[in-house]
Amino acid sequence: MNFIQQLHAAEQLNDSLLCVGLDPEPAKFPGAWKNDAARIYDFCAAIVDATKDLVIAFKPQIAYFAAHGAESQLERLMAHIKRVAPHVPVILDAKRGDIGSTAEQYAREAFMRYQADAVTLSPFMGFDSIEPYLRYPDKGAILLCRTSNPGGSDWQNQRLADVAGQPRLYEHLARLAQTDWNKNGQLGLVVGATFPGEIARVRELAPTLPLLIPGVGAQGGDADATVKAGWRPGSPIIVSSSRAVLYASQGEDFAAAARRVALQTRAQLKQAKA
Ligand SMILES: O=C(O)c1cc(=O)[nH]c(=O)n1[C@@H]1O[C@H](COP(=O)(O)O)[C@@H](O)[C@H]1O
Repeated sequence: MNFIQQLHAAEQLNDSLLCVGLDPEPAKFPGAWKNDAARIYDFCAAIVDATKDLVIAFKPQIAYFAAHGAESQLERLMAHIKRVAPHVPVILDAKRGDIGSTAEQYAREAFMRYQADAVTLSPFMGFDSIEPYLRYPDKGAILLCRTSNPGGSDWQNQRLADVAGQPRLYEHLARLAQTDWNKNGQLGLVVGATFPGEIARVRELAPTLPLLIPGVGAQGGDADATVKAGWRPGSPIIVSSSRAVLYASQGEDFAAAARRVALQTRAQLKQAKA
């Protein structure tokens, strides 16, 4: 199964559009685990075990592991997810972007070392910085398009005077990702839940691509507006929430609390489809 097929299967099986983002911060761990970076794997594995029947995907953010020298814990976590939730695709959030020869190494890191099913990429350096990832035919490459942060507007909203119709940069990218760049049907786009108007615009320009939509929960994005703007039957959205799920409780009941928030968010997203 390729990444797109995995997404469709997980959406059906778990009846979910929710992705749980795995952004482990030892300072927020419960009880005796607090400030103990050696517990990153244990913390994330507990969250995975508590939510694996509720999600369309998991999304570990590599910086939260690398910052603590915990890459081997990320490797173990990826293997754990494959073991306990083989039906759930894993998106490695790495936001890589570099020239082709270096991109080859990043692609190897994401897909061979970590066994990710998809990776997030910055498209700033153009198509030749994306192409090495597309040589792995079953893997997905999800390009930053209209990001959730306020500063995303600095670049992504600029108009391109030399392209017909003067689209904004993110609109131009959405069109390229749906057409010329999508050689083997592997591309997706990141669009922030904090900008539902832009989600709708991206969906118009990229009607079939999977959209990874972070920004619900801690960043205040509106789950209902997100689904209405981006979800269409057969065109998946992956609505990602990290802190609101991971740190729903900082007590010993953290995994149960994470499950409760995941259940609520999944239900909210499901209701918005109707
Ligand atoms: O690519 C991403 O996942 C991403 C893109 C974006 O536009 N905004 C964004 O917040 N993210 C990531 O999504 C997660 C958001 O976390 P919460 O705000 O805690 O749900 C972080 O890991 C961010 O790095």
